[in-house]
Amino acid sequence: GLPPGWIEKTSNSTGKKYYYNTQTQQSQWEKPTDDDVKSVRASHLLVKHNESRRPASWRQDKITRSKDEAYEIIAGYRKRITSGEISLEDLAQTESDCSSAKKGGDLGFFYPGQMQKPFEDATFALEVGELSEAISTDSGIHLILRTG
Ligand SMILES: N=C(N)NCCC[C@H](NC(=O)[C@@H]1CCC/C1=C/[C@H](COP(=O)(O)O)NC=O)C(N)=O
Repeated sequence: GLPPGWIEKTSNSTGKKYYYNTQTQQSQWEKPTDDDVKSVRASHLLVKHNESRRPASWRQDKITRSKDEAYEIIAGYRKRITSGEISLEDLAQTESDCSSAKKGGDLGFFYPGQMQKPFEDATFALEVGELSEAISTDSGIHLILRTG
């Protein structure tokens, strides 16, 4: 089979088979192999809010803060991380509303198509070691640190 997101198509003009990635919209003549599809590794700190798809976490049974409040909280965390006061991993341990908190927010390696699109796009746009701005998904507001 083909790596995730890739499909086989036939060129109208030449009748030749080519390969198209439905996520990245790239196309190529060569059959893609698994090592063609980049994977990335990231840690994140998630602050949920009352519009989150699952407004609950290990920290809080019912999350009632507003989306605006969540953005303010994330902005404060981002300042503390970029000033060097604390690492994202250490802050995620106690503050992240994701089950990855205990692992310092580490989500492991993932491929395109696994995470919600805004999170995936933000992560793939980061250099390794770079911290994102506040990113909003249906889960809540995230800070993302690309680690691999
Ligand atoms: N492959 C790995 N490690 N796990 C599968 C992740 C599934 C993926 N999850 C997300 O996209 C959210 C946003 C980025 C991280 C993430 C974590 C969510 C956030 O918490 P929730 O909204 O679910 O309560 N908790 C776990 O899934 C999805 N397609 O829903």
